[in-house]
Amino acid sequence: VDQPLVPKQFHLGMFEIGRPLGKGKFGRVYLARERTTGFICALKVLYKSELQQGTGVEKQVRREIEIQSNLRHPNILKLYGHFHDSKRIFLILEYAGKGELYKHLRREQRFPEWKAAQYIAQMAAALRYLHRKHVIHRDIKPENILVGIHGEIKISDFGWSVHAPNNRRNTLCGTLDYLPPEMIKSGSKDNWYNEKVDLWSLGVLTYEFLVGEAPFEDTPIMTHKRIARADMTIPDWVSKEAKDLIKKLLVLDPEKRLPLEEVQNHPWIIKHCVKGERAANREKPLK
Ligand SMILES: Cc1nn(C)cc1-c1nc2c(-c3cnn(Cc4cccc(C(=O)N5CCN(C)CC5)c4)c3)c(Cl)cnc2[nH]1
Repeated sequence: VDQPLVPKQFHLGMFEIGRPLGKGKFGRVYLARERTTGFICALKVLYKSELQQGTGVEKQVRREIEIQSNLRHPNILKLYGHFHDSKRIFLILEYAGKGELYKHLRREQRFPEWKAAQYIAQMAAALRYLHRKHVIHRDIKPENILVGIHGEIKISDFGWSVHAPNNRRNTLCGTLDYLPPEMIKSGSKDNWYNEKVDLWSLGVLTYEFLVGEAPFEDTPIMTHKRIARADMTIPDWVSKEAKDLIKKLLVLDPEKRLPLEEVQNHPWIIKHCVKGERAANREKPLK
């Protein structure tokens, strides 16, 4: 059974709290073990005082709980349950054995093509699952991806998903790098409710995995301009297949972006799927 934490009512006394795993804008995460079952999880602690500063974060947390607890996919971080006390909200999250992807990316500078392709294939599978359930993530970036013990990636942080951020201020306080043109242009916001926004971010992610920096990285003003024109250059040393995929995702017109099914069948992805990886390592001959 992959839902070992079954009881509906959780409370802090059920957990032994371990080392801090990390902290974000709105909370800290600790390694935790459920006392009776020994089940290891990550406990995210949010202080109600910090959330109640009217920045709409409380709604985001409610949305994160409502959405993520109904999702079950190997490339999406599970939210097993939540509870609160007088001062704090606790999210019981799946423990990702290899931590935050962006730290791996910074340490390795950039990923080899086979690893980037495997990650993008997993992202495409997770996004297809989300879009089939009418969930749009809207905040795909390395900081929101964790790595499981077997090296598989897990999308986390659903604070921005489904309904577009209802006030641009929140959106713009994060990095602009991943925002699609339709979300940085003023004017009609109905495109914000279109799942194609995640396709653009998938293109930005592919570029950053391979190059080590985002395609439109610049001063905020210039980033804004460059996104609006899809103005980026892909270094020559990036393979032509990878270039082709990036160019088919970073398309201004949301309707013209490569659909996820075609991302999964793209030659660059096929070439580096599990069979390809062995070939790439030239060790074990294909059976
Ligand atoms: C570290 C580590 N090393 N090893 C070997 C394993 C880990 C590990 N960490 C986690 C974590 C974890 C920890 N911190 N973080 C970062 C963090 C912590 C708290 C809040 C945030 C946050 O506010 N976010 C919102 C903004 N977006 C960009 C970002 C999200 C963000 C996640 C989780 Cl949730 C699950 N499993 C883990 N495993």
